Amino acid sequence: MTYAVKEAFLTLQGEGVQAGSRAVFLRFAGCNLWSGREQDRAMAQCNFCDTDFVGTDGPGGGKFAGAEELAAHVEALWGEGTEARLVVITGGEPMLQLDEGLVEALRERGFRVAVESNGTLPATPGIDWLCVSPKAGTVVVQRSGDELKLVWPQKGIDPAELETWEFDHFLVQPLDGPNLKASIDAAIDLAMTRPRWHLTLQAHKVVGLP
Ligand SMILES: C[S@@+](CC[C@H](N)C(=O)[O-])C[C@H]1O[C@@H](n2cnc3c(N)ncnc32)[C@H](O)[C@@H]1O
Ligand SMILES: Nc1nc2[nH]cc(C(=O)O)c2c(=O)[nH]1
Ligand code: SF4
Ligand SMILES: [Mg+2]
Repeated sequence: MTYAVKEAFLTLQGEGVQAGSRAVFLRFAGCNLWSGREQDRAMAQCNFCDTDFVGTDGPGGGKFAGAEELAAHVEALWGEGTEARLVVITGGEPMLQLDEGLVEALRERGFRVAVESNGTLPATPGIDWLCVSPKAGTVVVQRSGDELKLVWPQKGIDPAELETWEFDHFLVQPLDGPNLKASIDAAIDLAMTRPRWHLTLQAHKVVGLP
């Protein structure tokens, strides 16, 4: 298995229940809901993406020949110390590339493996922390996990229906873009109206971390 990695870097997790945690981010190239090209955005199944996941040219990116090579790269980015090792695997859509061999290679190096997925592909076994973020108009097959992170507002998604899915945490994250202020108000309104939903903000953007 070779892996196409857009970028990999050490930062703090900015989103969700684990926000504030030191983590190596491993961003896989490619997504099944958008090509990543601006000219395709309006027609894409997911059209609000805030991320460049095209190619392998980012910091810490590249093509990796196997799970051991990539896990060693993640370990080097973590640096000294074996305590509280955390890797967040994202993208793009990580389930296009993440296999059990890579999950195991990271766990053998002492990492807790967290994953951010759009839920349209089944989750790879062995993940320690699964975040699913549903996109309107797509079929979400992965309806269980640790946190469900709803980017809001999204026409065509009913939070009450999502509440029937099997997640430990229900999070609402304001849709970033030209109407961020209105998104924040809508997210606050959801959390105030339906108390199972907790507001999460993209803290890395506030403090200027990648
Ligand atoms: C770039 S995605 C990559 C992982 C996966 N493809 C997914 O969509 O969950 C990482 C996280 O950012 C969220 N996200 C993407 N664009 C966003 C935006 N404009 N505002 C708020 N969150 C956004 C996604 O919903 C997801 O939770
Ligand atoms: N700091 C930081 N936290 C994040 N949490 C989820 C992210 C993502 O792009 O998947 C992300 C990201 O890009 N940066
Ligand atoms: S599914 Fe995730 S990576 Fe793909 S376009 Fe949407 S937010 Fe971006
Ligand atoms: Mg991001």
